[in-house]
Amino acid sequence: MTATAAGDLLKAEDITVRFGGLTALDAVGLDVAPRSVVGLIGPNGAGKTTLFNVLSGVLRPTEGTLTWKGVPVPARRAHHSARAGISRTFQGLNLFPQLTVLDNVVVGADRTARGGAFSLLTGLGHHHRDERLLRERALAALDSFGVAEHAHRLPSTLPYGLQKQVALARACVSDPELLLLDEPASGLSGDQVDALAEQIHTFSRDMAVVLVEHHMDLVMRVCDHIVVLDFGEVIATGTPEEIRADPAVTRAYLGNPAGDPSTEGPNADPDSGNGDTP
Ligand SMILES: Nc1ncnc2c1ncn2[C@@H]1O[C@H](COP(=O)(O)OP(=O)(O)OP(=O)(O)O)[C@@H](O)[C@H]1O
Repeated sequence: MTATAAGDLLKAEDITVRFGGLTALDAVGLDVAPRSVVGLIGPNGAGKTTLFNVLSGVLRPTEGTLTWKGVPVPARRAHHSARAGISRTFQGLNLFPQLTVLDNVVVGADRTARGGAFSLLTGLGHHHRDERLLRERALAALDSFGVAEHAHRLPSTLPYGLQKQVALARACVSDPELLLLDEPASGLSGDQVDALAEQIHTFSRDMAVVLVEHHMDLVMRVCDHIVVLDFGEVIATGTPEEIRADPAVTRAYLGNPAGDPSTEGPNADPDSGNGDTP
């Protein structure tokens, strides 16, 4: 099942992923329109992370095609997604612990640099002008996420909420057209989730956003469109209102009531892992 829209930025068609005998995704489709916010939800083991990894180019599907702005992405080149305008965050943040906050963001900015972050960080390059621009750009990104004052600290010295802002700055510094957010609300307090909702609204003025998220309140607040997976298949697509009212979705979450999308309450207890366990 796919939700079609004219002029999609990213289109995934008939994506099947098999891990040995296990079919993690079975002919899944997903369309992302420019400047839309698409939520990917489903019970544990539904295939969300697998689809996210296919969309971000780190996992090659067994079958199916990805199309970026109408052009099929060759499977072997999917990992060049950042250069194609796709950026992502990670569930575990994946900040480099030995690099300063600024250098972490410089790494994300390398899409726009001729010399690249590698040459900057290793000193092996000689594009001094690029290096300066890269650092200015990274600093501006940190500033827009409210963490510029921490530019020269190591990420581990910052509270978790600020580390998340650094990770967002790194993902956004390359001005992506599509931002993939992997459980951005996990570990955040209620106030921080409210701020994140505002940020996602702001992102969607300039870029499309796909988020995998167990925090139903956030999903329902920020998404234009939601895709629900269960056992590797798309069981529902629609607006938040449609998804809330869909009996197939409620059935999929039965036995998993804390993650039921028909409930309004936030669902992001950082101590309960991904937050949707009963
Ligand atoms: N590398 C792998 N090798 C084998 N099986 C895998 C692998 N990755 C995922 N799976 C299986 O594929 C299915 C889908 O997993 P996936 O992690 O995509 O689900 P999910 O919806 O993200 O779950 P969760 O909400 O718990 O993170 C599960 O049955 C999982 O055990």
